[in-house]
Amino acid sequence: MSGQDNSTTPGIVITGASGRMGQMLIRTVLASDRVHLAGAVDRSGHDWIGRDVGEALGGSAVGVIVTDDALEAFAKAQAVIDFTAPAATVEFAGLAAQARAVHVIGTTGLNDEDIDAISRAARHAVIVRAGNMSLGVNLLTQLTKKVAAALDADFDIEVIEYHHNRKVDAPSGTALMLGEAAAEGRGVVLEEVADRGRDGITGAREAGHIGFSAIRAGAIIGEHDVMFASQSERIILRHVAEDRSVFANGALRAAIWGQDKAPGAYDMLDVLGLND
Ligand SMILES: NC(=O)C1=CN([C@@H]2O[C@H](COP(=O)(O)OP(=O)(O)OC[C@H]3O[C@@H](n4cnc5c(N)ncnc54)[C@H](OP(=O)(O)O)[C@@H]3O)[C@@H](O)[C@H]2O)C=CC1
Ligand SMILES: O=C(O)C1=N[C@H](C(=O)O)C[C@H](O)C1
Repeated sequence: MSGQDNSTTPGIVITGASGRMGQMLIRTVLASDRVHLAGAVDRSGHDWIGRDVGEALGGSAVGVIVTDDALEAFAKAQAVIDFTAPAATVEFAGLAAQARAVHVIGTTGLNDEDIDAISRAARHAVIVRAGNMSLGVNLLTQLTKKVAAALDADFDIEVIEYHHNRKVDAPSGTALMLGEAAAEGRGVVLEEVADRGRDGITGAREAGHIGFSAIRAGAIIGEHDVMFASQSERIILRHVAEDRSVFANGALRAAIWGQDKAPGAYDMLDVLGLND
């Protein structure tokens, strides 16, 4: 058993328990004395369903059985931390709102329709969503906005992201956050200036556009460069995630932060007190 304090600390449910982030999140929650693990959810049919999550992770039992009944798990918890896939996250947003649990969303690759559905759920519960939960990347968005505001369109802006070969979406959620920050700094709308993938005879680069490139290779956890390049100089802002714990720690911080907040949609800048 985990020995966590189930009576006074917020209970956290982890969805996608067997995933790369799911496993990191369970370990992070179990190691914390500020929260306790209240549930672990995986997809119906997954071979972890019905097993103690501590044992499924290769350790000793912690008294939490992996379930595919998300609503039942959410109803017993104060927060849900969700790093899964867009369709699952949209469904979980509705269920977490029904349970009035704080929903921390790390899932990327969400489309406009998904985001609208999540915003509707946020009328009833606290939702904190960010394409990157690390302190470093959230600081980098602010630096990017400042640098973009200080430079004119003589400087081409390119966002280059590097991830492991299992990642399914591009550009990464982080790259889009950084692109949004650059566009905001420049006073333009990202969708109108984004170059999201070049191939063939593309013609010369258009001034004022913001380009995205995605590398997928090996086990890279997550690296992002924002390049500002003129004819005579180049500035590169860079973030490297050395370990998935930076994302898990940020998500846990968001789950605790959300406990006394009014229903609504928030991001990590709100959690970190960095919103201007
Ligand atoms: N915001 C941030 O800071 C970060 C965000 N991410 C994002 O988090 C997401 C997950 O990444 P990662 O952990 O690497 O991916 P994985 O594929 O390793 O994990 C996703 C997990 O979610 C499960 N899942 C999918 N659909 C459902 C469902 N309907 N019900 C229950 N479980 C479900 C998957 O199960 P199955 O394998 O059976 O499909 C899998 O176990 C991605 O969108 C990624 O970009 C990642 C790191 C940091
Ligand atoms: O899929 C990942 O691994 C990651 N996804 C997030 C993203 O899309 O930016 C965050 C991090 O870079 C890792």
